[in-house]
Amino acid sequence: MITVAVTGAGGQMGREVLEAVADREDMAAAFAVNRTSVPPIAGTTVEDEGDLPRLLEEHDPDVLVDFTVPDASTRYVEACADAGVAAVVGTTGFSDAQLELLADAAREIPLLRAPNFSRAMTAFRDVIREAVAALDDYDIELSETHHNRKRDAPSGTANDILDDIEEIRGDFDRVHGREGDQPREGDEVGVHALRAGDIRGEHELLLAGNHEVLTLTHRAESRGVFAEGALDAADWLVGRPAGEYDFEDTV
Ligand SMILES: NC(=O)C1=CN([C@@H]2O[C@H](COP(=O)(O)OP(=O)(O)OC[C@H]3O[C@@H](n4cnc5c(N)ncnc54)[C@H](OP(=O)(O)O)[C@@H]3O)[C@@H](O)[C@H]2O)C=CC1
Ligand SMILES: O=C(O)C1=N[C@H](C(=O)O)C[C@H](O)C1
Repeated sequence: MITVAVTGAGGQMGREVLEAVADREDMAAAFAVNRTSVPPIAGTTVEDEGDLPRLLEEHDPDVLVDFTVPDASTRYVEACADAGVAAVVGTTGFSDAQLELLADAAREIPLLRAPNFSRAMTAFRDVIREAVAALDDYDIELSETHHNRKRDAPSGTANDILDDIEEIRGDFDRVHGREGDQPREGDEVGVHALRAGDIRGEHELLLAGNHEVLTLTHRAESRGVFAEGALDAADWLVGRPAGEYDFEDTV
């Protein structure tokens, strides 16, 4: 039985993770914490996030799963490093300085961080890499659409897709939206972030050239997709040596 600690338990993803843990026979919730007080979720009492170091020591969970905000995630992962507990992080929007702190922590514990735990996302990124390599002179635009409460833009997934494209095409300008007299330049990728309603997460890459258009789209239809992927990643991570891993390592 894998015991799972959940941070950000009162958030949209934290709730999904606790519900997904309750649905799995191979996992049990060790404890859950949140910044503000919330009632029990999926039968687990939610404790104060300030108690995390003590709770890690007392319960010694196999793994902690975190979907919160970069500041909090960094603190939580540092607490995991102190306690020797593996961590799976789905939070997006980290600064370079925060990523360095996470890398430091990963010298002590196995740490798996990914901006998108949907199972089809790995295949989607493979298809994108193939299309971008094959259509090397086509214009590219990337758009992502999320719910109206999302804080970071562009999404973590969009940033990873842009990095994938850069590995194939070399350096280009990332043009975030367009306004006024701003025709497209050759070496650029337009990046567009849409926020509306409760859209779970859509990413679309458009390639155009030679009088034709190719669009590739991934659409997550439920947050459960991300929660289940994060728990599959947690299952894979437990028992691994210290180091930084990503979701693609698990497939
Ligand atoms: N990797 C993936 O597959 C996915 C990643 N994400 C990412 O996960 C993250 C969370 O998303 P989501 O659940 O939708 O967000 P929510 O806003 O619903 O939840 C955020 C959580 O973080 C907590 N929080 C906010 N600020 C602080 C703080 N300063 N200190 C401590 N805790 C804090 C909130 O606590 P409180 O309740 O007290 O406000 C809440 O528990 C985002 O970065 C998002 O991009 C989302 C979906 C999938
Ligand atoms: O905030 C969200 O909701 C999501 N964020 C992730 C990201 O920033 O890439 C992944 C997913 O699309 C949902």
